Amino acid sequence: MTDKFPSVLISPASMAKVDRDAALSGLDSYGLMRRAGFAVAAAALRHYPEAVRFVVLCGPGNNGGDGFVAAAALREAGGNVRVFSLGDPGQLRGDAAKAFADFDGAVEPLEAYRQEQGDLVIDALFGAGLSRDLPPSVTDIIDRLAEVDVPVLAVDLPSGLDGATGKPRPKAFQAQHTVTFVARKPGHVLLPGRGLCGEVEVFDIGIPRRIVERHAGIVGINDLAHWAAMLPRLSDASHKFTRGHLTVFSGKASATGAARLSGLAGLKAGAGLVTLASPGSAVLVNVSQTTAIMIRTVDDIDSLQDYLTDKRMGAFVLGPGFGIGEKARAFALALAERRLVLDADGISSFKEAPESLFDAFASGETRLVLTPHEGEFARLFPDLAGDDSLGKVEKARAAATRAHAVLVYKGADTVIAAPDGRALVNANAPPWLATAGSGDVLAGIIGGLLAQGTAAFEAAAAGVWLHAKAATRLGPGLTAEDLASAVQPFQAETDC
Ligand SMILES: NC(=O)C1=CN([C@@H]2O[C@H](COP(=O)(O)OP(=O)(O)OC[C@H]3O[C@@H](n4cnc5c(N)ncnc54)[C@H](OP(=O)(O)O)[C@@H]3O)[C@@H](O)[C@H]2O)[C@H](O)CC1
Ligand SMILES: [K+]
Repeated sequence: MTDKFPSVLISPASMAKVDRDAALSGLDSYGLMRRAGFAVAAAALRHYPEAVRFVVLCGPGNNGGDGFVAAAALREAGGNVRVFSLGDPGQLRGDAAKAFADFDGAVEPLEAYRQEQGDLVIDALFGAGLSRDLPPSVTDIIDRLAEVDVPVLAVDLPSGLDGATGKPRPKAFQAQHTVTFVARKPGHVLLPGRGLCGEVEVFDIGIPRRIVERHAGIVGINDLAHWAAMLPRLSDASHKFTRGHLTVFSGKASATGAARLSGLAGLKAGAGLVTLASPGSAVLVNVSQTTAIMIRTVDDIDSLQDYLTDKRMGAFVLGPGFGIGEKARAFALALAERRLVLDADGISSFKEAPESLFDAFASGETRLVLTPHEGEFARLFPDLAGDDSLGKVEKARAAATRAHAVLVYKGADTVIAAPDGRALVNANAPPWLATAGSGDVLAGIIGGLLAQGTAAFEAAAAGVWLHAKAATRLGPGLTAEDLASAVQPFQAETDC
C-alpha cells in the first residue's frame, strides 16, 4: 500500500478521466483492475484472518469487476468464498466481463444472500459509477446488515455513498475498512461519508503520477503541503511591528468574552500586537481582563474611521459577540480596504443584503474571510444551502466565488474554499473541538495569520488546521479558554 497522493482528493468524474488517459497511454486497464482486486483480497486477509466466509457482493460495473478479481484471489488463497451478483453477470462488459470469466466459482443472485456469523462482506456493488439511488435489493441488504455484527470491507467506496458529495443515496453500507485506489475521493472525507468508510486505505495500482496530477485539480485534504511554505517565519530581525497588528471588535459590556478569546488566539498565532476595539461602555470590563492585549475605545463609525487613519491596522476580526445589526454592517463595509475575518454576528448581519458585503470586497486581492457554520451559511447563501444536488465542497466553492471571499464552511468536515476554485477539506479536528467559543478562537487564529501577511486562503486553511491541532494536544474536556491559550504558531519540526 502506498498513498502517493496524501493531500489530493480526486472526484469520481476526474477519476474517470484518469482511467481514460491511462488507457490512452497504453496502460493495460485489466491489469489495473487486477491490481485493485488483489489489493482488496490482501486487505481482507490481513484484517479478517478469522473470517469463516468471504462474501463478495458484485455489481454491474467495474467495481463488481474488482470484486470478481478479489474473489478469485481469495479462493486461490484457500478461502471459503461465496459470490453474489446484482443482475446477470453474463451481461458484464469490458474488464468486468474478463474478471467474471477468470473467476471459476459459482455466482448466486444478490437476493439469495443470507448473512451468517463469521461472514466478511466485501462490498463491490458500486463505486465511482454510482449514478442514482440504490435499488431496493441493495438497500434491503444494508438494512439487514445494520442489525447484525457482520463486518463490511468496501471496494473503492461503500456502495450507496456518492464519492463526490459524501452523501448516501439514500443509504450506504457501513464499512469497517474501505480500500480505494490512486487517491482519496471527496466522499471519503466529507461527512457523513467519512463515518461510513471506516478506515480508508489507498492503494497505488500503477497509474503514472503525471496522469493523476493532470486531473487532480484544486481540491485536496487540508494539510501542511498546501500552506506551510506560505506561513510567516520569525527571524532575528522580527519585532512586534513587523509581526502585524490584529484588531478585534468587542461586543457590549455583557458580551465581551468572545472578542477576548479571538484576541488571545490571534496573539498566540503570532500577531505582534492585538487591540480590542471596544465600545466605551465595555472598556472597563475589557481592561480588567486583559494584559498583553491593548484596548481602544471605538464606539461608532466616526471613531472607527479615526482608528483606520493608522494604516498599520491591517487585519480585523468582526463578529464574535458583536451583536447583529446596522452597526456591524457599517463597520464591515468601512473595513473593505483591509483584511477582515467576518464571523458569527458579523455574518448574520448581512442576511438581508449579502450583495452589499460581496460588492465591497469585490476588487483587488482576496481579503475577506467568512467563517459560517451551517446556519450562518444558509443566511448568506440560501439558494446554495438548499440545493441538495451540491456537496459541501461545491457549496463552499460557489459561495467563495460569489462573495469574492475565502469561505471557511465550518463543521466536523470544515471546507476552506477560495474564489478561484481551490478547496480543502479539513480532516484533523477531534470531536471535542465542538464547544462554546471554539469559533471565536478560530476567527482569532485566522486574523492573527492575516495580520502577519499570510494570504487569505492559506491563512484560513492553516488557521483551521492549527485550531484542530491545539484541540488535539489538549484532549477531551477542553474549554474555549484552554483552546485559545493552547494555540501555537506552526512549527515544522514538531507539527509534521
Ligand atoms: N483507476 C481506478 O481507480 C480504477 C478503478 N476501478 C474500479 O472501477 C470502479 C468504477 O467502475 P464503473 O464501471 O465506472 O462504475 P461502478 O462499477 O461503480 O458502477 C457502474 C454501473 O453501475 C450502474 N449503476 C450506477 N448506479 C446505479 C444504481 N443506483 N442502481 C443500479 N445500477 C446503477 C451503472 O449503470 P448506468 O445505467 O448508470 O450506466 C453501471 O452499469 C471504481 O469504483 C473501482 O472500483 C477499476 O477496476 C480499476 C481502475
Ligand atoms: K463498493
